[in-house]
Amino acid sequence: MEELSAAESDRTDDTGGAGAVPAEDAVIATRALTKRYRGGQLAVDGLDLTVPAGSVFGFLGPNGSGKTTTIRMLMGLIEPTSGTARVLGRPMPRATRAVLPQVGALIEGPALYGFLSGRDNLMRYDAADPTADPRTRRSRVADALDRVGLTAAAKKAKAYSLGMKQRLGLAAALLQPRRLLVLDEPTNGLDPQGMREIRALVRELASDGTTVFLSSHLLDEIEQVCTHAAVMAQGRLVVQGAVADLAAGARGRLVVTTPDPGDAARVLKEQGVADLVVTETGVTAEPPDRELAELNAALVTAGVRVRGFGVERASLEDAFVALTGEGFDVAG
Ligand SMILES: Nc1ncnc2c1ncn2[C@@H]1O[C@H](COP(=O)(O)OP(=O)(O)OP(=O)(O)O)[C@@H](O)[C@H]1O
Repeated sequence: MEELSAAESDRTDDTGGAGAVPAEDAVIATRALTKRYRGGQLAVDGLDLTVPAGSVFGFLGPNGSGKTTTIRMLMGLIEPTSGTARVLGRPMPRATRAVLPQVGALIEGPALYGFLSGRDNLMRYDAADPTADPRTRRSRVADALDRVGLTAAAKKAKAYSLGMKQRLGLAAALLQPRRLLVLDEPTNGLDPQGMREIRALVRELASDGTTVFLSSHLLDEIEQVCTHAAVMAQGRLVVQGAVADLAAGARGRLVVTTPDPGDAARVLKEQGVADLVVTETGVTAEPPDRELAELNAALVTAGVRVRGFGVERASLEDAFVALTGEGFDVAG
């Protein structure tokens, strides 16, 4: 059958640098995965992705960078042009029927019957799943609705907002215990409160041991909820690894808060500090390699009123800029 061969199970990820995990511990592992659409568009180009078990893995990239195409290949919905994809240790799309019952997926918005209520949509969805126990259906549906906070479950689905549809889709993914959840832009269409709720839910699911793979074009969302991340640009992998390691690879910024930003910038320049940016509230700069207390003293001695002084931790965005030399442009 499609079990890992000895050669394959020995293989380790050597592409990710930080956070590399052996292939046998990976819930998702792709090698040189490539998709060229019929029109000639190279949507995914030689992707080596390794998603460790138990991680909340953020799949990040601007619109059009190939995230949805990758997810569709992982779920066996489309065939790769070349390369391989393994999900829960099994090759896709060959093992789709064995793998999918263990995976909860929310991809491109759920397909809904508009004339049915949210609850009845879930009842029907569950009834179409041959592995679902009909005796527990009603209570599992109620639990799933409760978990995603969908209070208007009796309303017809055609009256749902996009955010409510997203929640219903998530509830469908949660009808059964899953080893892996694959969520394509799960906070799409949600207001800030809804986004917070989904993030809390993702954390809760992860703490139960479920691996969560979620795509997003929002850097700060990934930073807030994910343990690991991969960054895509134009169909290619830019970097992957533990979020803490990715951000640590980039240097933070020296931030001086002061009502005298012009004077502060002048003094910092005299002190040899580089990459000065004057803002409304002060000055930011590349953190110098020397003692920070000396720098602070130089500012104070020069009469600059220092209200705040310190180095801010690098964000994932800083790491992305450092890696690609460009800003993270959502419009792609
Ligand atoms: N069915 C298709 N036929 C031809 N080209 C496609 C098809 N689907 C996607 N593409 C193209 O492949 C590239 C990657 O698209 P994809 O949807 O995978 O990116 P994405 O990162 O998921 O972006 P988005 O967040 O906008 O969905 C894009 O240039 C897109 O236009």
